[in-house]
Amino acid sequence: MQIYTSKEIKEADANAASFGMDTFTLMENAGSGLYRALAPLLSKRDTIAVLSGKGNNGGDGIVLARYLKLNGYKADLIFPLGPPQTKEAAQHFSYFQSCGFEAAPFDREKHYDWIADGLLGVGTRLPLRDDLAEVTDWINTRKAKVAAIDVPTGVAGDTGDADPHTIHADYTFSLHGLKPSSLLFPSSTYFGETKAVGIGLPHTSKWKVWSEEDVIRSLPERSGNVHKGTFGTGLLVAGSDDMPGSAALAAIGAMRMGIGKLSVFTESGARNVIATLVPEATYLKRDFSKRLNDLGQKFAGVAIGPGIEPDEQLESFIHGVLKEPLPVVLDAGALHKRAYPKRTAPVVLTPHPGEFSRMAGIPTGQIASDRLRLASAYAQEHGVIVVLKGQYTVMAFPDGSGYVNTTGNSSLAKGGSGDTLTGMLLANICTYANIKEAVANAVYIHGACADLWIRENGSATLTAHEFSRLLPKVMHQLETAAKDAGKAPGLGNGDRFIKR
Ligand SMILES: NC(=O)C1=CN([C@@H]2O[C@H](COP(=O)(O)OP(=O)(O)OC[C@H]3O[C@@H](n4cnc5c(N)ncnc54)[C@H](O)[C@@H]3O)[C@@H](O)[C@H]2O)[C@H](O)CC1
Ligand SMILES: [K+]
Repeated sequence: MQIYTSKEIKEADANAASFGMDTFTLMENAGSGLYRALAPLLSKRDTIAVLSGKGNNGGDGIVLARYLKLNGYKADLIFPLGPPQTKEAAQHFSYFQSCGFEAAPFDREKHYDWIADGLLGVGTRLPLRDDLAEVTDWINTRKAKVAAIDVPTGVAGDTGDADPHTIHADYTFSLHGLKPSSLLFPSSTYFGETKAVGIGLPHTSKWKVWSEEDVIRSLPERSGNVHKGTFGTGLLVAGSDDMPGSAALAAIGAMRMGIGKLSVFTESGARNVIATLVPEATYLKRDFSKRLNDLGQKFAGVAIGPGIEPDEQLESFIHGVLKEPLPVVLDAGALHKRAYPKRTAPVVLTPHPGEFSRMAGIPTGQIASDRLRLASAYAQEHGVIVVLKGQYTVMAFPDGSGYVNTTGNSSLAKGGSGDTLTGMLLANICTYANIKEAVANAVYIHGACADLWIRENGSATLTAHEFSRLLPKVMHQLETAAKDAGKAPGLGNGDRFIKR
């Protein structure tokens, strides 16, 4: 599913209008699309209130109400704030009346099985005015199922801000594509299951949700005449005498994800721990004062950071590595405020919000509600790939494009899960030809492992070394689905609904 800011939606509308596809027509498409998306959830016995505001979001509601009534549903079109004020919404209301229908009064005592929220869309300016907040409060105290049009009233389109009176939707049908607020916090908690509804415009967005179908389509071919050299040798710079486990977890992630060979550059005290858990890896005794030469010839990729305390030696080692022509993943102790040299091989940074705050000099409190824009700005400014971790991990690329991941759950909020992801990323940058797919698949599959875990286990109980047995299962399902192309394995979130 594509993601659009309000500015991009306006541009798409203006472009369509310049070819005669005007707002009236788009509103018609929106309403008929909404009807087709909503009807399968309804029964003919259900009573439905379509609450329309004065703007074009309300206009979409008017068209939806017409389709519901034309198809024999018991729908009331209600204007709790007064009649439509935009030209197109008013025209659609006239047409609604010309079909022999009338608006119904706003009766607070009447019971409805469903409420469609067409009060405000992406034209929202927060906070909600009192008369509107009174209506959203009324909706939130009903037993009815709530389907929001475009966004639940009370959130804006582009940021995670939400008014305290925001509608708690069960479903949201977003027009043309998802809005950033459906993937930001706290706004996303109001959307319910979310789906994009097409309105006849071509897709032009640089941002999308990375889906199961995308993973299946982009899994690298592993059959035929292959050997361990085919899948690259990775260098993992991780772990220390005090934190040997981080290197072990990253090494497990890399090996299970499919790297050909792995060398771990670590302190000698960590080496014994790792060797018992990952006997397949080889070891290099760590000495940051020595420059590792010809990294680009010896390795297909390098990951630096899990289980290492940042210091000057590490920093100058990283500077040396960044001069080498190979893809680099930087995590944990390797994440720092620094400038990145111009290079052709990609740099992948994997901060959680606290690390991103330090790297980018942005207060942590501002990150949750604006992570797509902030990660994208950093990626473009520094020429790096930013994997901003958390629920709905954001992957921002230097060309301004990006993906949002919807797999994963709270079981990942535990020490060690980031180390595993770094190892998985290392494997993928060594084995994929396309860096965006390498990053997105590692993030997706990491989350899918956690989703598999909570199907059978308590969400608090996941420990990162379990990835050792979760990854083979998830990979098996994906590979089977890839062979049987078109058949989704049902691991995480497909393209149909973002489930919450
Ligand atoms: N390409 C598309 O996706 C299309 C989407 N459509 C729908 O149009 C709305 C956006 O419509 P717009 O008229 O610009 O804005 P709204 O309807 O969201 O609201 C404007 C309306 O609300 C008032 N208002 C704003 N903030 C507040 C507030 N805090 N309290 C009270 N009132 C407020 C404002 O003054 C206006 O009167 C989009 O979401 C889609 O649903 C088009 O139908 C077709 C193209
Ligand atoms: K709405």
